[in-house]
Amino acid sequence: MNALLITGARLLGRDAADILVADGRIVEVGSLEAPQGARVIDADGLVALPGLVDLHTHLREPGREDAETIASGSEAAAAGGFTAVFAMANTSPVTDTAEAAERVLDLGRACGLVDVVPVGAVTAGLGGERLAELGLMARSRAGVRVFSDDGRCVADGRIMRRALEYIKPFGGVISQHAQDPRLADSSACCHEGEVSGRLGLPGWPGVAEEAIVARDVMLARHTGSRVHVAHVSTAGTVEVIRWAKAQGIAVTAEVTPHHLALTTDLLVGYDPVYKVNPPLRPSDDVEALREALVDGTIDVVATDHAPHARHDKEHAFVDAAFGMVGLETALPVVSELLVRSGRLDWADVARIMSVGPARIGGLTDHGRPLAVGEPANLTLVDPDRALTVDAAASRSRSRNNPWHGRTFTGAVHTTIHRGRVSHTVDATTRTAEAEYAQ
Ligand SMILES: NC(=O)N[C@@H](CC(=O)O)C(=O)O
Ligand SMILES: [Zn+2]
Ligand SMILES: [Zn+2]
Repeated sequence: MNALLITGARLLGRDAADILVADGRIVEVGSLEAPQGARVIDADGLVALPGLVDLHTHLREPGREDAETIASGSEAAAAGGFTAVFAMANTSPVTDTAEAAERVLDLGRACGLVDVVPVGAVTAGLGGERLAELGLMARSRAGVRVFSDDGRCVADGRIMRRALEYIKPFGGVISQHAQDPRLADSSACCHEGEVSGRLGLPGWPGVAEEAIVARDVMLARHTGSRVHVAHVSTAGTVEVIRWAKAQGIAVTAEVTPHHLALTTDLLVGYDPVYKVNPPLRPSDDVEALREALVDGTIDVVATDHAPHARHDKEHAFVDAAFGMVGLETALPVVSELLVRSGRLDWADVARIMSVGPARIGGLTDHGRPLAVGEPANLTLVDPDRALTVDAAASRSRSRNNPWHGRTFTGAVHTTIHRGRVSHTVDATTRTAEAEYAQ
């Protein structure tokens, strides 16, 4: 029997227990004996969470395999505790057809470390003018439910309205990169304020995000369809979302670990590792984002893992690519910033990093309780392990890591994807895993 026994894990809402996994499912939870031939993972002191789900990942394949591949990104995801990642559509070619979406799905399955769930583009070629094959992507084997032109904003209100109407019957959602291109064009790279003035960098005002979010929640109300706000970065956006939710509008939102932890002042050294879209904001915005995550106005944490090759990133600040990697550090940042400070507990982490993103993205095999009969997608977290980030040791192909050299307490110990160990820091388990895979 292909069995795996996890012993003594801390489960949410109950005492420590053993979890028996076989044939991809949880078959027993309680005080258990290891069946003959079963692999055993000692999870004493570890917290068992439902496998993490990332609603916002850039895997770069096809087209930019120098920065990341579905294989390298899957390894980084598994190391970060993820069992499913939504792969953004801004690849080359763009994921704007059923065939393109199925290809991403199949490449993910061939790696088999994490469910790679394709996001479909809203408009053909991310051009912003003509709707992509939304229905065909939804009805394809990939079963696309999340649509986004991420990297670009769906700026035309009429296109946004049509897209929302189109995806409503099959329960889709539009994830919006909220950036009014007239208020913040593609050169805008620093929060507009005192720092951008001092550094002489083109400003990206918060209102460029807030104005689009305000429009989109009204379009969601008008159409009765679902909008999701990608990488929320300002206090003003939080206010709009809070208001919209109070009206019963179907809006959800995500925040990235970097917008929860890093501020505009980091740009003073002009280090392009801190160049990201939307830009890092002042501490008042950062605190508003933390509060919004704690009170549920912001539903989930998503990484916006955005790998870039050195030849695109290591330039003068204004010329460098936007984006930073984040799959391997998301859980440690959340642990350090929000759990150790007492603002969230591990049940909240399950909600914001697994249950919430699975629900928003329409996944039924993830974000489930760790109970008998459920798919065995789970993450064992060591709440006391200190992790010092080394960009060079990343599984990602890219090195644009803003956390290099920082130490976080709380790290992923083992990731189990569909009943198999997709990552572990435990050397004995790792040997067993090699045999287990045979
Ligand atoms: N976040 C970024 O700075 N960059 C993303 C695009 C995006 O998420 O808007 C990328 O694709 O590199
Ligand atoms: Zn974006
Ligand atoms: Zn993105």
